[in-house]
Amino acid sequence: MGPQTLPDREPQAPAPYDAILLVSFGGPEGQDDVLPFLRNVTRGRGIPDERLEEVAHHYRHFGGVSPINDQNRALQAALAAELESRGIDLPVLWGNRNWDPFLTDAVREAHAAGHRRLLAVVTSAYSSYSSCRQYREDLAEALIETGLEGEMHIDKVRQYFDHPGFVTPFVEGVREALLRTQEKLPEIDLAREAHVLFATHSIPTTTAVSSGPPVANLGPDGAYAAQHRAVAEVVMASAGAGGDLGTGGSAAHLAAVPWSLVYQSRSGAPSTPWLEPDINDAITELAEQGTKAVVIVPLGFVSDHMEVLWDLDEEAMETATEAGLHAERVPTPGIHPAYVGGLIDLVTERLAVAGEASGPASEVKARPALTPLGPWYDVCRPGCCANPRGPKPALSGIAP
Ligand SMILES: CC1=C(CCC(=O)O)c2cc3nc(cc4[nH]c(cc5[nH]c(cc1n2)c(C)c5CCC(=O)O)c(CCC(=O)O)c4C)C(CCC(=O)O)=C3C
Ligand SMILES: [Fe+2]
Repeated sequence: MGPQTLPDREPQAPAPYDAILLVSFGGPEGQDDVLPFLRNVTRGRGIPDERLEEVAHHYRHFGGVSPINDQNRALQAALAAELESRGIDLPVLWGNRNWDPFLTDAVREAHAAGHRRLLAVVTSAYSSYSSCRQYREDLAEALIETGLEGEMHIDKVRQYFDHPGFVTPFVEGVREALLRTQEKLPEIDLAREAHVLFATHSIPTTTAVSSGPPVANLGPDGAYAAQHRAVAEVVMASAGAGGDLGTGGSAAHLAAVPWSLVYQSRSGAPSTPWLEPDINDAITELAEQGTKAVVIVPLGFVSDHMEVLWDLDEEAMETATEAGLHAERVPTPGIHPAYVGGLIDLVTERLAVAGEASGPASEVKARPALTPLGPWYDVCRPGCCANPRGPKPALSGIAP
């Protein structure tokens, strides 16, 4: 157990890229899109439309529109603005796995515009099949489908769960939510009666075990759970290390608030084990044990998409209210300047800019990481985050 058991992870030497490709999940933009979108998400698994309609009602509730596309448009614009402010002349293109604009179209358009070397930035911070390898497969498939395999090269920035740009918004959010809780409930002792719930997407336990490199040995639920636990520890320690926060006192006591890693948005057959505990069960149990307030941290997500708006803001909030708990939900990174700047730092780690003042093009830049697990691999190790349905071509990794 521990980072010393991870295999070698040499950083990639900086290389020239001619465009950034923002890669995301995609979501429907109207009621008519909802079922076709869900068929794309579940393609190859023969899930009947009646089953899909059950998930569809979350989208239907919001007019059939997922917030994720507007969030990606905002992120695309923010990334472009950040590049421009640093004097880096690179366009930011955008393509999705499951909905328009599709990756295949983005890759075709990039080629038509003369781009040949793309650097992908994925809206997923952790290691698991859905959040890492599946995107690498999507990128490979886009090149195969467009017939551009030999002509276009695509790399991807490393998983950034412990990059300061991703972690900082959560640190601020947890600190503010705990202070707000204390303000609203002055009679409670945060260290005994409050609890921070770090929530992430549940995944099948077999997929969790195979997350990260096969030999990493990071605990029973693989790299996926280990990365979340490591980030949660950093967030709690940093939230309490803020000193004077304009409240007239130190925040050190915040680090003493108990926390747990919990899961949400489970799907699939009930007979297949997925990571637990579910956030709703955890809330009910905490209430029974005398907890008075919870702070819900969407640690697994980069923006306030459907998983956050429905599963946390509707369902988990209702569970908390029914259990008599005060609950605060922390914001996702979204377009927080630290997050946007951090993503561009991840780009410049990999980017050799012609005539750059800071040194030779081959110079490897600082690769910040806040947990002992990182910095994660620029190029995924063989067998990393294996596809549970068997191997497929994937970019940005060492085969298989
Ligand atoms: C780890 C993880 C992330 C976090 C990392 C990341 O952000 O990538 C994530 C994000 C997302 N998941 C999303 C939506 C869905 N995920 C589904 C299904 C699944 N997710 C899984 C895992 C994850 N998912 C898994 C193991 C499944 C079942 C099997 C499968 O299908 O692979 C289904 C199918 C229906 C259902 O089974 O519930 C839907 C509709 C949206 C879009 C939200 C919006 O529209 O705003 C986003 C950002
Ligand atoms: Fe999902």
